[in-house]
Amino acid sequence: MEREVQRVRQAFLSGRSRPLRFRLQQLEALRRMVQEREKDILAAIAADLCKSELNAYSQEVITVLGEIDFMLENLPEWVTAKPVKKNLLTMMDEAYIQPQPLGVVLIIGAWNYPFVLIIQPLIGAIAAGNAVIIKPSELSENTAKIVAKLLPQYLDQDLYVVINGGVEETTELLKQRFDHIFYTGNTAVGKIVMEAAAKHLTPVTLELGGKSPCYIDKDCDLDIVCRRITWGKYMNCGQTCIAPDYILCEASLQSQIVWKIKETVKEFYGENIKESPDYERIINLRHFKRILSLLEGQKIALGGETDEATRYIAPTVLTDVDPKTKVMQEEIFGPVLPIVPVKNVDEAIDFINEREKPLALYVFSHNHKLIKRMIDETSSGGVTGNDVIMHFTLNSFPFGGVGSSGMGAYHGKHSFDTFSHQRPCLLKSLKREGANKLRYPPNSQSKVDWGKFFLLRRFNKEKLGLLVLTFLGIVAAVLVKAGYY
Ligand SMILES: NC(=O)C1=CN([C@@H]2O[C@H](COP(=O)(O)OP(=O)(O)OC[C@H]3O[C@@H](n4cnc5c(N)ncnc54)[C@H](O)[C@@H]3O)[C@@H](O)[C@H]2O)C=CC1
Ligand SMILES: CCCCCCCCCCCCC/C=C/C(=O)O
Repeated sequence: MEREVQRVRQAFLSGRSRPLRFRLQQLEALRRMVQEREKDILAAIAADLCKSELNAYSQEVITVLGEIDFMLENLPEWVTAKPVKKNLLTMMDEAYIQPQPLGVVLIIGAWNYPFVLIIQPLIGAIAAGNAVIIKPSELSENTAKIVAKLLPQYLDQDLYVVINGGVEETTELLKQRFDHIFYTGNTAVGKIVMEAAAKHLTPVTLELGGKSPCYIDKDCDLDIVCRRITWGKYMNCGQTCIAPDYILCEASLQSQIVWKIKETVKEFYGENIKESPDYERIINLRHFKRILSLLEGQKIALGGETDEATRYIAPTVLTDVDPKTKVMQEEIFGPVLPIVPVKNVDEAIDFINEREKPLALYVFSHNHKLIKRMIDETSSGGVTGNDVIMHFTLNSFPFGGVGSSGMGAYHGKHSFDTFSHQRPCLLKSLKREGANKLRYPPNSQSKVDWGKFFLLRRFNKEKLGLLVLTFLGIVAAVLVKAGYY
């Protein structure tokens, strides 16, 4: 492991990942890989999650292709140094921020969207000029294998390396020194990752999970609301980090919601859900049993049918759920949707704020003010009003959690920034020493007064202010040089 990381570091130190042309060329090669090997990639995702290839394409491949195109379009602008505002003491100098690659980045992916969750951060890391080690989830082994096979055929083999393995290999990998670790997965392992990173003072991005609430106001169109929630909740069999985890609403709405979700389930998946190409399965037996245990003692208003042999769990809705029960204590990550009755929006806000900060929050209402109030008075990684999941698709948004749902963010420019160091560069001349005397010992009250004037004084009209300051700077420099201070 150590040698492998060393090899990648040597490749980074060669400097070849840095030029813009190289980054663009690698991103284009990655796009070619996705396009040319689409069938293999889709087959692997489909095998891992019993997912139709059409769904694998729309949920994972579209996002990846969109992200690559967005990077190719914008990268030339992002990599350029940005001049910054100067003060009088640096007026004649060159001051700019130069984004620079961090070095060797480790990306650890989760199994639930096994392709996009490693390739999307990889795109950002390449765009920012880094070398990368990718550790796909061992639970989605088909995708892990295909990624390990394909990447070296298209990308620089020493700069971008896939290491496959389970807990043992990841533990070993985490002992190595990286310049950034980007982890997607559960919160418990997130803590392990952060602890390992701390040993080397390595910064981390943690894309974690949590219970994402969904508040339904009585002033809304329940048909549309339930259709959108049904889509986001049962997509990928509920194994989506930003899936609505539970519903908060007034008790009187429950029966209508159940009825409308039932109708929508029929519309989406047909009479025989097991036969539907659009309905996935639980990733493994451990998760299957974990989800079943969440149903114990609950009022099942819809679904509840299961089949261990195929790890099938029907789209399920629970009503009158007691917040103290197990289903409300952990992230469900399966097709089970509890409804917790609340009296009104105030109680819903308190309910959300009494718990860990979620990765996503969803609010449904015709009342725009109510949605705004929810946004103002709660905290979550992201929010969508009157829909679910869709904020993930907007690459102008930073995607990430807050508090226990994660730290840091990515997608689009936010990925580029996550994997870059914003380096402040100040380039002075060895001439004009007279002006510098103001800050050299011996100090004096008049030097401090001039310093205060130049550094603290604000002028409203920017250009005019700058001209005045420049003039005063020259006067000060002349005076200092002539020995008046
Ligand atoms: N915020 C986000 O973007 C996303 C968050 N998630 C969250 O991820 C969770 C589901 O994923 P998991 O079941 O955690 O996926 P997982 O079991 O695939 O684990 C994630 C990664 O952690 C590694 N890992 C597991 N145990 C480890 C250990 N003891 N030491 C070091 N590394 C270890 C695995 O090898 C894997 O690469 C959910 O909580 C979900 O909400 C999932 C997708 C997206
Ligand atoms: C045919 C129309 C396609 C519409 C695209 C809908 C976008 C689906 C986004 C799926 C989310 C995938 C990654 C999420 C990861 C996670 O949250 O766990």
